[in-house]
Amino acid sequence: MMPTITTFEQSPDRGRGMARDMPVRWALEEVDCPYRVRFVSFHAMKEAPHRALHPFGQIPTFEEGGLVLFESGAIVWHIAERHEGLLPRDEAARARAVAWMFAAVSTLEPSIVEREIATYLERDESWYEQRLPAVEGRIRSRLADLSDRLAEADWLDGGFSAGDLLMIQVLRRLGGSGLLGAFPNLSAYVARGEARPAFRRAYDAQRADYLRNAAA
Ligand SMILES: N[C@@H](CCC(=O)N[C@@H](CSCc1ccc([N+](=O)[O-])cc1)C(=O)NCC(=O)O)C(=O)O
Repeated sequence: MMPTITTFEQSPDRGRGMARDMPVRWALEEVDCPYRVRFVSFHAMKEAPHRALHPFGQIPTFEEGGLVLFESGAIVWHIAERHEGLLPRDEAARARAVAWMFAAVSTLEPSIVEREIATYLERDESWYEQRLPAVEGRIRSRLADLSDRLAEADWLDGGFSAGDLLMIQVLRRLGGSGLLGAFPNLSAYVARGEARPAFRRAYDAQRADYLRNAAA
């Protein structure tokens, strides 16, 4: 059964693979699972039919048979549990890889999203200039700890896993911020992930969708 994911009809990331359908597409490509895409407009995302799939009126969602999932991290985990290639078979290594999945979305991502909200929505606030350094300081602290742990390894814990996939997608959101440049091993880590054939297929697919919908 081929799964169906939902994503933006017109992604605000303009095809740069920053929205959270990207990690789901990447995971599906890593396990060679073909999938369908259903596009939803900003308006339709908030209407009852989509909210029946996603209680917060967002993307992505994942439908397969009678199963409906939301939360990109949970969707990636579901894919990784049912296909080889994203989680180690060894029980302890598998548990550590899942810990890195949670670290990506709940230890690294929040301060990065906080900076996005500040720079996209709070730039005109009187306190913006004063607050941004504190926000970026929290990101730098997490990046320093991650850089120390990764050191010169290719991936966070042995082979490439869903933990790396989610972590690299989170770090990609810092593109253009200048924050990652202070940690050359993290920049190389992101580039290593982006060089993976599965990443390229996922990236090219989401970009082709964006360009086709923008031209329609
Ligand atoms: N925790 C949830 C968060 C889902 C979420 O934030 N979805 C966003 C899109 S991905 C977040 C995102 C959006 C845009 C960019 N960008 O670069 O333009 C990057 C990331 C959404 O539907 N937003 C519409 C809404 O909330 O009304 C998950 O991981 O699935």
